[in-house]
Amino acid sequence: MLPLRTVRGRLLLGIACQATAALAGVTPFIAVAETGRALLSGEEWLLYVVVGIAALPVRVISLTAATTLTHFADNDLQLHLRRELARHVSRLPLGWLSTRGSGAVKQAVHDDVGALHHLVAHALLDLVSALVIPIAATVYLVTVNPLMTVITLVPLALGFAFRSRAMRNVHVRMAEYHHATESLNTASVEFVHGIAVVKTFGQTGKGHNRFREAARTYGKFVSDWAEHVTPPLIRSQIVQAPLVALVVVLTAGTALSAAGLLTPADLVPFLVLGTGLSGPALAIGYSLQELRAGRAAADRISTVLATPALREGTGAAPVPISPARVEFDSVNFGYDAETEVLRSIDLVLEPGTVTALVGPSGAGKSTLAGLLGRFHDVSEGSVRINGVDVRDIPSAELYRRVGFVLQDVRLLNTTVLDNIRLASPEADEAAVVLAAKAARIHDRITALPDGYLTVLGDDVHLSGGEAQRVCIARALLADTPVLVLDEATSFADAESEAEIQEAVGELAVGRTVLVIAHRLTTVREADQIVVLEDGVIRERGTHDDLLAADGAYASMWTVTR
Ligand SMILES: Nc1ncnc2c1ncn2[C@@H]1O[C@H](COP(=O)(O)OP(=O)(O)OP(=O)(O)O)[C@@H](O)[C@H]1O
Repeated sequence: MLPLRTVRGRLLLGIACQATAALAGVTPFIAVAETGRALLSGEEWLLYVVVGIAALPVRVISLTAATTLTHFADNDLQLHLRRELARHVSRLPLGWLSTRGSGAVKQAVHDDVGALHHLVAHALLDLVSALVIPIAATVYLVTVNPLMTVITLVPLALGFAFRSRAMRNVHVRMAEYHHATESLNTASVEFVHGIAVVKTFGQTGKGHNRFREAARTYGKFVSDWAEHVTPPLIRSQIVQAPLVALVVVLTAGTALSAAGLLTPADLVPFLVLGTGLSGPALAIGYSLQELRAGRAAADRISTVLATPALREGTGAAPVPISPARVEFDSVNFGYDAETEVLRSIDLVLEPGTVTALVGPSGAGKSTLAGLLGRFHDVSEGSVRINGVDVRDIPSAELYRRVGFVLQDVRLLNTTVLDNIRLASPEADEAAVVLAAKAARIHDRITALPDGYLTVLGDDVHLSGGEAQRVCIARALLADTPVLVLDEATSFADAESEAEIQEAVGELAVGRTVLVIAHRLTTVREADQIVVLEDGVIRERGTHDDLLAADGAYASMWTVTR
């Protein structure tokens, strides 16, 4: 387990202390048993009492040391992992983050690192105790009387046999359980989301059916499993009960004594220790379960840490900021080795021009535009700004040159002011207001309860179109010479659409713009239109050129009109 390596030394020391504590925990019981044997055989017993009492502080000290060591190790591990994950995730391609979503990052950085706490600080130590205590007790009992030890262990062995029968095919069952739970979750969410629609159309019965079916499947699975698991588990609990152990020890002990195979004095250790073996032995199962959960969390963290990071540009070749000329040179790209999403893309965006990318859904428009901001790196070829490969430009420098206004608008849970100056935190309020005015959002902001200082997200929500204009204001303020614009596919209303178009017009002035156009009506004025189909450029030219060519663009245009 990769993440545990950093604290291995302290963990091993903690395990050694816990083993000492476990031995010191068994010692008083052995001392009591030995005192009993000595008293019955008329031998010296004081030493056993002294050893039994001396074991107590040893146990307290080593237990404290073990817990302290593992908690310190856990603390350092969590800090180390969280720093490492934060550092690594910040170097991962933006595309990885948007595909995996913040959920996966939160799972690794928060939940999985938290789950390791249990593994590092507790589960390992619990397992050590669960193993050392019964082993030490058994070794001692063997020295007293091997035959009687075997008989004492019979109920324990039977219990494990029943338990392993109950757990047979547990992996298959767990997979079925997850499947049934997932279906139930999905059906519940659909059911709740669909209530309004279902009711509107008077189809209440139908809407319930899927949910009812999922609940029935889940219920049947749980009762089948319980039916299969419960009898062997109950049998195992019965045979491992301390009372059963006591009966076995007394009966076997009496029989062996009568047969001359066990002295009455030697029965004492079995009465003291033999009846308490099942508790710690049962804990082994629980500890192993905890270890498995911790291991799964560690594996997920390792997977995130093993995701290849983007190579950070060295900045060896300085890139003049403006004007910016962008070149896609023989670019090939695939999200995986099997499928190529973009092939042989050669494209130049001249400074101060607008290039519109059009094409059917899935043609690769967003992928191509994303390469400019290193959402992913090209598989072959290069993307250059003013002659310098984007992979050689340090990311902070790159994002001073390339700005994005994407469809998937993300506003932070902070003030409107800070949202607008996200990319340029040093900007003063006057500059922010200027950008907001140009983005046609100033009036809406001043109408908010605290104007520019209104915190977005809790009680105040902007409409999709308004949020988009806040992003345009942000891009205006960032003032990057290159801009990637993912045109919104849907607008709340015609007024909002007109305002967004005006704001975009302001934004495009003097910049090198690449616009992912979803509606042809908005690309007419573009300096260059690029038709992408199936990852290759089919046509390019101005609106008039392409209409005259009477190809794919011309037929798309005819369909739209
Ligand atoms: N993160 C990803 N991982 C794997 N495949 C992806 C990923 N993103 C997109 N694809 C695939 O790459 C191809 C191009 O997708 P892309 O989103 O670039 O097309 P698009 O032209 O922008 O489509 P749309 O107009 O619907 O947004 C599609 O086949 C898509 O399924």
